[in-house]
Amino acid sequence: MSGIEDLGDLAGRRVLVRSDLNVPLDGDRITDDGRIRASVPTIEQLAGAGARVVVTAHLGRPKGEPEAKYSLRPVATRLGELLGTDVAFATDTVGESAHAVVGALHDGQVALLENVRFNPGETSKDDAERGAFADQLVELVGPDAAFVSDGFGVVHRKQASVYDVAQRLPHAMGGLVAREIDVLRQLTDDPQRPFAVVLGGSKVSDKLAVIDNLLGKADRLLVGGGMMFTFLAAQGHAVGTSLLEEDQVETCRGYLERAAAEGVELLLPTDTVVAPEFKADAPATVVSVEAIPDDQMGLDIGPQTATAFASALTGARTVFWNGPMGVFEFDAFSAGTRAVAEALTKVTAAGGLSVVGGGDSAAAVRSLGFDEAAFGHISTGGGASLEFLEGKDLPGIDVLES
Ligand SMILES: Nc1ncnc2c1ncn2[C@@H]1O[C@H](COP(=O)(O)OP(=O)(O)OP(=O)(O)O)[C@@H](O)[C@H]1O
Ligand SMILES: O=C(O)[C@H](O)COP(=O)(O)O
Repeated sequence: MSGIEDLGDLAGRRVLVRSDLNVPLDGDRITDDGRIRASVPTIEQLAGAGARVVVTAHLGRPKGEPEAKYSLRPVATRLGELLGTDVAFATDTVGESAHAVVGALHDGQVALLENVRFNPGETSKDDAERGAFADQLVELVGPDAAFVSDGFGVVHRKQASVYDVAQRLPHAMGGLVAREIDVLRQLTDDPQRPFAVVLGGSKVSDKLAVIDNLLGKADRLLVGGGMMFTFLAAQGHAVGTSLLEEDQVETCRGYLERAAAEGVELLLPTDTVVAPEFKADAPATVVSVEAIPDDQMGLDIGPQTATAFASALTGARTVFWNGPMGVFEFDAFSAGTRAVAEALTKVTAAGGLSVVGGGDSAAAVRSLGFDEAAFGHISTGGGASLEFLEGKDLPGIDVLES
């Protein structure tokens, strides 16, 4: 697969780069800039080669139209600080502002386009609609431009700026994607066993589906975070007002049966920290999963579960973790995530391989004060690294091969 060096002389040429700049925000304050920092080397490499660099990225999940809270403007400012140069920000993606900003770029300069998901064509399931939007992106940079795919966190998405543009422009894989794949291959090519996977987070419906494949690969599967409640419901527990995917309860019941039949240990929480509302200062109470009050929601795994998860991980030689165990952004609900992070550092210290994947998971280990070096690898991709682990074809990678 070709890398940036295979694109030839880039001086004076426009290069469209798809990065994953989907960072956590508190208002317009970036609470963890890990994904921006991870994207800098490729952008610097291109600018250093004299390219006119046009970065495109998404933030959150807007519904195909502009929404102020999902603007990439704060990201443009931070990117400029990290690059040590001004980053021109276009207030739209393929409109007047984008054309003006891109048209004014000089060699070695960098621009960031507004959230690509403000355009319905980006995420459309309809090939023609997505293709039409990709055509607009190509028109923006011109037919002589090149495309560099460097957003590892989105390579599992068949979206216009990830997939369709690569079909329309000479393309290359960025260094971030190449490095991620190199490291994650250690998990798929004969991992040392026991191999444990820890899942949590809030993208429940996305990530429940990966369990089907992971049951055939991991020796131990630990489930916490928002997705635990659909499993608890499958075990017959009431889950109060916790995150619940009602239409997935049967599927989870099937996973529980399959795990038992195939000898895969599927560990679920036995206690949880509940609160009456989703707030930092909501009163937190530890309850057994058999006694979740109807009017309360589970926002973390409980202390008994944290201890059980930590000891299940201690003996593992390979661990992959995606998705916080609770709402780690609020102190009262961060203990479960801290316990799992701590357990991964012990796996590393004992010579095993520990990998943390996902925007918020990576942000969690940093904000809880862990040293990044205590983990084998911190991946920028959550859903993407999980799908890679499953052995699934990733559209954003496959398209670069064709
Ligand atoms: N019990 C819970 N209820 C509600 N939200 C939860 C719960 N547990 C964890 N979360 C939230 O999950 C969010 C992260 O989930 P997510 O699935 O997006 O993980 P991620 O590491 O960012 O992966 P990806 O990169 O795929 O998005 C955090 O903001 C956290 O507060
Ligand atoms: O946070 C992520 O995992 C990536 O930025 C992809 O975001 P998405 O799940 O909204 O496609």
